[in-house]
Amino acid sequence: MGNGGLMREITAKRIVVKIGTSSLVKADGAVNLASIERLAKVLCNLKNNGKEVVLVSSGAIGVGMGKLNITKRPASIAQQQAVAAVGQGELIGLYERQFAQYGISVAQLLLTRDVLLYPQSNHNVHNAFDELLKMNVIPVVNENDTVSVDELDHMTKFGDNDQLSAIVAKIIDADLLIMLSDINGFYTDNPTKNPNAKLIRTVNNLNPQILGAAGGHGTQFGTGGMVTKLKAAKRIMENNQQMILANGKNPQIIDQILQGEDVGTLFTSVSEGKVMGMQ
Ligand SMILES: Nc1ncnc2c1ncn2[C@@H]1O[C@H](COP(=O)(O)OP(=O)(O)O)[C@@H](O)[C@H]1O
Ligand SMILES: N[C@@H](CCC(=O)OP(=O)(O)O)C(=O)O
Repeated sequence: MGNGGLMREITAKRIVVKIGTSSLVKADGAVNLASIERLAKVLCNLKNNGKEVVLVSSGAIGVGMGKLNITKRPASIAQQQAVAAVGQGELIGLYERQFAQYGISVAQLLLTRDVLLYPQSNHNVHNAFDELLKMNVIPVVNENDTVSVDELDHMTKFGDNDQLSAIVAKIIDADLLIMLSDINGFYTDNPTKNPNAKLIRTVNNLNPQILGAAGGHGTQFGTGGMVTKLKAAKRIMENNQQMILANGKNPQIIDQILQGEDVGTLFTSVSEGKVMGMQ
């Protein structure tokens, strides 16, 4: 149980789960297979219990670095593109094998920003998600890192998967975005640097004090950090959806979240009615 037995009222049928590189790749650069195995078990269980699940998974660059024995994140964009191409194939292979154990098929969706900015192709992406969910498949989404590069007149890059997961949540009209990271939630300051930082249970308003508490990322494999998680939360709250940021070390936390346990940080623009008990 989370914070002294407090419960949240979470009613979610259509769920986006975002998992960051820090939960998929260990500090020594090896793939965290145990984490992927546990994630597959939890998500397949949700699926078999009638939930609709979309997984937004980072890790193409991190997994690619491990496979190619590269210890330092490549600085050049071309190298990052190449490493991502290697890692993405490896990553989707891992998901495919793990989810197959529970009889669930996965689908790979690699998106670029320009595709979603253009109304017709945005509509087509929406249709693809709809059909996949009808087919009981779990779509696994990432940015198409091999081709999406910041160009002056052609907006292909989302930049980070935190915001991509919020964009996907909007496209499929999800009830909840569960963002799994390597930290228990959103703190008053970066807890890896400030031991006095306190976990914030609920954020209803992204005021300057909250925005000022967000620091950069913790590992060399990911790109987002807390700043991009708050940008994702902003998109979610503007769309009257909910997001919970929680620790993905043990993916069973997803079950706890859906049972209403007060774990992680809930971002919601609804200040009353949805959360039971004191905050
Ligand atoms: N206010 C904050 N609360 C929690 N974590 C923070 C905060 N500010 C900065 N961080 C850092 O953000 C990291 C999570 O972001 P990141 O490393 O990008 O994870 P992921 O790979 O899951 O996207 C934490 O490990 C922590 O070092
Ligand atoms: N698309 C990139 C991940 C970008 C990203 O936002 O990473 P993270 O901060 O770990 O969620 C990849 O797959 O390596």
